Amino acid sequence: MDEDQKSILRRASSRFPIPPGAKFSYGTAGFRADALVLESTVYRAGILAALRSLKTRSVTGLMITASHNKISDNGVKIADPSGGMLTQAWEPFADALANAADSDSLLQLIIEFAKKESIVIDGNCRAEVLLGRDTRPSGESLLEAAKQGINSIVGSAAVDMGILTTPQLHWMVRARNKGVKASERDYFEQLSSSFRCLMTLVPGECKVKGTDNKLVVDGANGVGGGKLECLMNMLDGLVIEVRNDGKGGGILNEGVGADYVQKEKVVPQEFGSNDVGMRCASLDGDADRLVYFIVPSASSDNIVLVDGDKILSLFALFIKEQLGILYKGVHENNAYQARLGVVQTAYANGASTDYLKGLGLEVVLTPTGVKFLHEKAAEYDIGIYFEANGHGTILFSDSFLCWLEKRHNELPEGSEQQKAAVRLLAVSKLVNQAVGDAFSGLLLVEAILQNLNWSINHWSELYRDLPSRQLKVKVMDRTAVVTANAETVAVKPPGIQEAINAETVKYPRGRSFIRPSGTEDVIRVYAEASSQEGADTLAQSVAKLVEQFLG
Ligand SMILES: CC(=O)N[C@H]1[C@@H](OP(=O)(O)O)O[C@H](CO)[C@@H](O)[C@@H]1O
Ligand SMILES: [Mg+2]
Repeated sequence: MDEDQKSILRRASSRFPIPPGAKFSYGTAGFRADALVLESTVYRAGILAALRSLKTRSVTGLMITASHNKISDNGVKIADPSGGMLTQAWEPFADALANAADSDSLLQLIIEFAKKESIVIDGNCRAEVLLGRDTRPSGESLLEAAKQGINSIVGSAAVDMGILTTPQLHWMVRARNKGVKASERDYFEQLSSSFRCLMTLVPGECKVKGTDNKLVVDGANGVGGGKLECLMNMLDGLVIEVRNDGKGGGILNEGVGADYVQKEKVVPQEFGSNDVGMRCASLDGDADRLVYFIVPSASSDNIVLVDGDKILSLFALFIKEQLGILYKGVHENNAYQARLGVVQTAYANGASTDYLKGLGLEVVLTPTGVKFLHEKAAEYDIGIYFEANGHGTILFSDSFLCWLEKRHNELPEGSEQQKAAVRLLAVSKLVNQAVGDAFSGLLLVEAILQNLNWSINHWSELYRDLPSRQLKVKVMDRTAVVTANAETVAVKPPGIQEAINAETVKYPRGRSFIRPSGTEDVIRVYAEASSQEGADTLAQSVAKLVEQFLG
């Protein structure tokens, strides 16, 4: 690194001092904190994104958002060249950068890391970082800090893509590196045209009448609502009414949004008795999560939740059915044996796992956090992953898609088999291959319901959720809990798992586990049982055990 570069870094970084006493960690979903303390972190994340771009000789991304967290918070995460999350191998460096005490130690860290990773910072090799932010008021100044971080690495270009959903930014990074068109318009085009393709294949007897094609969407007063309004103008066969689009004075994520709806299981603001029986959906603050719900009666605030597990089940069922049609009559030796896999976490409702296994599907669990689910799903030809909270997607392997294209061209025009191939190809284009995307998920749900001629009630009754309860326990040191087997077993502190087991066996269909949160300073407790009362008491008993063991 030459002296000019060093002095640029020293000068720029001294304008973004780290707040006294602050400690940042690149957690389950990047850095998150009160927006007021984040400038130095975002500046440094800009440096990180530029270095990652130099290292990979590809475009990377930087997104400023705190998703479902409150409006005064913000956050920053890096998109790798694949469009996925930053490689886990760089997370320790991200932590070290964010916590470097001053300009000199920051510079030292960068020099050492660049040496270790053989990154040449000489201005000859160009880095490019796409920037996006959600609608939070703090986003504008934080974006400026990110730009300065990127510009502190000589030869780097920061490209401001404007206000975006998180999945849009990830999609753009992936598209840029694949050398295909990558604007917001291209994103909307790809989603709407693949949706249209799926809708043209809806069997004649399933074509919807009247208002059955209407969906009401809660936009969480975030970026998703307005973007969905742009997208819906490009769709046929589906009428979307967006509420909580952020233009009506409501506050981001307050009493609205996918996280609120999934955790509290009550109607979001602006929804009520007029919506009884309607198909409703909620996005989260940056539109990478999606849940559906029904308002069952005018007299209560309760909802029937159709969560990420049910979205996953609908997708798995549809894809399995299409594969069945595609392979009909084909001798096993002549067909590409597509490996279909389903990935969940321990938070998946036990009834969903039973249902999926009952369909004959391979189901695996990973630890919480989409980076783990995504990685596992990528091992399959078709890997479907979802967290119960509504974040997930479907990944297709290149080799399977290549075979599918070829097979599609060989099949008789207009045959059922060819239609199945067209549907699967359309799904692979509709569904965001970079990260979970509420818009992809929503359009795929809608297309599948219409293809199967199912109401939301029918879908919701695929299986009955086991009653469950989640609690949070504040402890002195949450790192004292260490888990194994995809977080289903606590191996530390010693004896706690045996005590949890002794409680759990008291309840029919009882299941419970604990884990330290990766985004909050708490231990999370999950319990399910055959009755709500059972799930509640089990969760409370386990929470007490956590207090006893960890105080
Ligand atoms: C139980 C739960 O919903 N956990 C969430 C939450 O992680 P925690 O590590 O549990 O705080 O935030 C993550 C990031 O959004 C999300 O991936 C995850 O599913
Ligand atoms: Mg989100």
